[in-house]
Amino acid sequence: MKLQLKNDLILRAARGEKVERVPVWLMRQAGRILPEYRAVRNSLSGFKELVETPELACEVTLQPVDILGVDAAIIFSDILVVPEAMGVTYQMKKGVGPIFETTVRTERDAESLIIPDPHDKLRYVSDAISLTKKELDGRVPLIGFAGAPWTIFSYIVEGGGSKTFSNARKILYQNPTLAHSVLNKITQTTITYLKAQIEAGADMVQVFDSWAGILPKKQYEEFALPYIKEICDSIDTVPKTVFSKGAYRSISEIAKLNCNTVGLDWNMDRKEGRQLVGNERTLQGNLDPCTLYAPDEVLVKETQQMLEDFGSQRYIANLGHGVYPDTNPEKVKLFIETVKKHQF
Ligand SMILES: Cc1c2[nH]c(c1CCC(=O)O)Cc1[nH]c(c(CCC(=O)O)c1C)Cc1[nH]c(c(CCC(=O)O)c1C)Cc1[nH]c(c(C)c1CCC(=O)O)C2
Repeated sequence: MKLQLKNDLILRAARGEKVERVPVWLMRQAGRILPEYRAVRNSLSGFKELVETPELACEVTLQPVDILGVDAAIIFSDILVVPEAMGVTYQMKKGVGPIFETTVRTERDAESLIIPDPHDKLRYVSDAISLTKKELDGRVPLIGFAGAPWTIFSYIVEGGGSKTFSNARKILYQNPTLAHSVLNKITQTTITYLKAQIEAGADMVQVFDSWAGILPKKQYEEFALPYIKEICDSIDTVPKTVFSKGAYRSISEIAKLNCNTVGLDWNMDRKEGRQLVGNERTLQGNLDPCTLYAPDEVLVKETQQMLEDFGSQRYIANLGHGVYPDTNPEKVKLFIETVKKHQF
């Protein structure tokens, strides 16, 4: 039974329907900034226990809705659950980030990657989504997500985070066939995974291509964009957002994808972004996350400027990337309140 949403602003904005005010949420709003999150997190053995226990994932997903008043929840999980389900396991090290036990750099590594059934290997995510939908009781929509194939590829080739991802980028030059075969496997997994999230109740989905910006335009359009296109073309039941951080040169190509919303980071000029994307897509973004360190007056002024630049329709207010972990939640509340109160 489909429950009626009490607040569906973000879904309407994504579809280009009229909204009475601009919806607002923050990338990485679940976890990272709230003391209530840290309390749950510190009581556990680690990040993975939180991700893999639906009751706990549900609890921290709801926190920003209850405490911050955002117009959408995003399921608490991580983009790295996908490579893990494919057979490349990771550990989340405090203060370091993800570390993979193996890397994917040879044909043999690529062949050993499995395309899992998400109903089996990623069942804990679907369960967390169903439970969260129940607990949300229609208050706001729930966003499902996955990493874009290029970003996942970067992590599993590199074996963790990196400043340059030069091992991942090296393969694009030395063995493009291998790169395509790995990207293809990640794509097939991501499609069934996002479909399982939607089946479980996700009201919209976002694809995070966090490392899009390290590729030259030509490579972005060969190794990243076609796989995002395949994902977008395979999903037609809920609104889709594509956030390719730093892909400035390819924004008009991204806008041609079968998606509803295009995410912009803070370096993208807003007017130019709108011009390149056109009026058939919704824009999401793009306040510099560091604006949340500014004095209140500056934060309010910058937020208001952003709203005026983007306008009241076909727009979802957000930061230009995830909220930084040391951000004061009071500043986040002020940001949200400023969006909600704004009169155009
Ligand atoms: C690149 C990427 C990752 N994960 C993600 C991305 C894409 C978005 C982006 O670019 O920021 C996406 C992500 N990760 C997490 C979410 C949860 C939902 C949300 O609040 O948006 C989402 C959407 C939880 C998390 N994922 C992680 C944490 C912190 C872990 C902890 O509590 O110890 C959280 C709350 C860990 C993580 N996960 C990842 C890294 C590099 C790290 C370590 C550094 C960091 O904290 O961001 C990979």
